[in-house]
Amino acid sequence: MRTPLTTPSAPVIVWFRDDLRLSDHPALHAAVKAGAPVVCLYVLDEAAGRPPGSAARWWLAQSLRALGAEIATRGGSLVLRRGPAAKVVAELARESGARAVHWNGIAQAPHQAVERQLEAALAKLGIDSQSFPGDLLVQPSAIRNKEGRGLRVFTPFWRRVLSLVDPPKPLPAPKQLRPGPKIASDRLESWKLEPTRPDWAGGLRKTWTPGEASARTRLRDFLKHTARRYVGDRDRPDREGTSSLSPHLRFGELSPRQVWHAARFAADEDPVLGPGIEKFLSELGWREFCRHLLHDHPDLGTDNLQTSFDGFPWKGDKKALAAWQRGHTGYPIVDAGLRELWHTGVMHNRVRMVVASFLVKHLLIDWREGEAWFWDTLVDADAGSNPANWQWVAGCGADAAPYFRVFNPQLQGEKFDPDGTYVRRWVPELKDMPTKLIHRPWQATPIELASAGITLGKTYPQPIVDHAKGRERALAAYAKIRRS
Ligand SMILES: Cc1cc2nc3c(=O)[nH]c(=O)nc-3n(C[C@H](O)[C@H](O)[C@H](O)COP(=O)(O)OP(=O)(O)OC[C@H]3O[C@@H](n4cnc5c(N)ncnc54)[C@H](O)[C@@H]3O)c2cc1C
Repeated sequence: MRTPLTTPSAPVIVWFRDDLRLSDHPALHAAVKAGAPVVCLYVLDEAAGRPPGSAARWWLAQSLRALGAEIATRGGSLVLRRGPAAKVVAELARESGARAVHWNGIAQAPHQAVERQLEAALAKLGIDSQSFPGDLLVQPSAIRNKEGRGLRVFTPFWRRVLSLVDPPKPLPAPKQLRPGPKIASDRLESWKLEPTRPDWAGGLRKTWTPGEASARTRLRDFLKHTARRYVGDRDRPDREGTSSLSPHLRFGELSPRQVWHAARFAADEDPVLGPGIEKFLSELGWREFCRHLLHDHPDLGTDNLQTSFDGFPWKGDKKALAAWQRGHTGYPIVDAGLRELWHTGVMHNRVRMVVASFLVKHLLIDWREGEAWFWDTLVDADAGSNPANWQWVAGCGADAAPYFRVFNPQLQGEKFDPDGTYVRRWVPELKDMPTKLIHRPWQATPIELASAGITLGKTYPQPIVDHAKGRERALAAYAKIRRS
């Protein structure tokens, strides 16, 4: 056992995780308040929790760069290390003679296991450890039913969140960081988070600027310009009707309580924003709901929440899966969504629901296949929201859409992309199609197709499954598990 160092020069290590920001960072705030030199540390630990997919790795690299630059402007530096986090953090604490290690908790079983290991390792070294709440509006322990379990229906869940007091006010970013001892850091490039050969990240670079500063700008712009139209536009993939904050929230470049307070403040200042803000906050509530579900069901990404689905007769159709992944299904709204995803690392929420429904219902492909594809290609891929939403669409999740509700992709397109603007943007081979046919090119006459420059089956695919037949097949499969 080592005697703890309590000299004024003994630093506090702030272990950054899914909270790549300086403002409203309780662990950092407390370290700075203690007047200690601060060592800012990020550990790439791919064994703790689900390893990020390719698009999220790209985001992580940009976000760490942005964080490092913000820390540097305040006189500090960001130390990068790789390996099992509990071991790496404890070793660094010993090496640097740290008096304490601070972090913001992540309410997910594998991360909590690492936190417990670290606490034990630090205790052995006589080094203090402090965990702060950070990634949720309300801790899961605060929302339990009579049996002590989490809620599985969104509306009562959200009512309970709203009935609790407002989350604490966000904390300011430190103006200055007292630098800690000089500590060797990995080079970010050595982690190979970004693609090189081939470099497929051009579309991501064009679409996004990761980092806290950009997250704050997006939030401000959303509240100023978009929130007033949110109720009417949020389901329209052809419009910029939502906040695009999801990857920033995923990496903690903004905390949910910063979003909460900024949104509430905006609505107080301008009551016209009220309905839009309430709806927007309830979407933030879905993020919270999904994370609480993951807390209570660590196997959310692999196991059906409703076990009646365990015997579901999924089809392992590799060819159909590949057509779906590449956006070659012959259904324009589905193809547009999957191509938007490939190019930008996100997909509009309405279209996520349509493509997910198409995969699990029309193609009878296991939701886990779609979830895995999203996990690899989404910059906002989230261990709670992704599987929870897939299970919701498939009908096997919490508060799930009933399995018998099968989206008709043509009607969804006509309703939510009425002029075909979204489809024309992402499926350029259909750009000259008349609007009335853009969501159903298979019904166009040979003359209409020829004048739009389309040869079905060559320049654009025929539908890989007929909607009515696909629907019937899905309902028959559903009937099987209901019978059993
Ligand atoms: C099959 C499927 C998979 C999904 N996977 C993810 C995922 O991996 N990560 C992710 O963040 N979202 C996921 N979503 C939810 C949703 O599509 C995105 O959060 C939303 O499109 C992000 O856009 P936005 O930031 O403009 O949202 P806004 O409409 O501006 O909403 C504000 C915030 O609320 C949260 N939010 C909104 N809708 C949902 C929702 N249904 N579930 C959970 N949180 C929500 C997000 O954090 C979002 O940034 C998924 C939805 C579906 C149907």
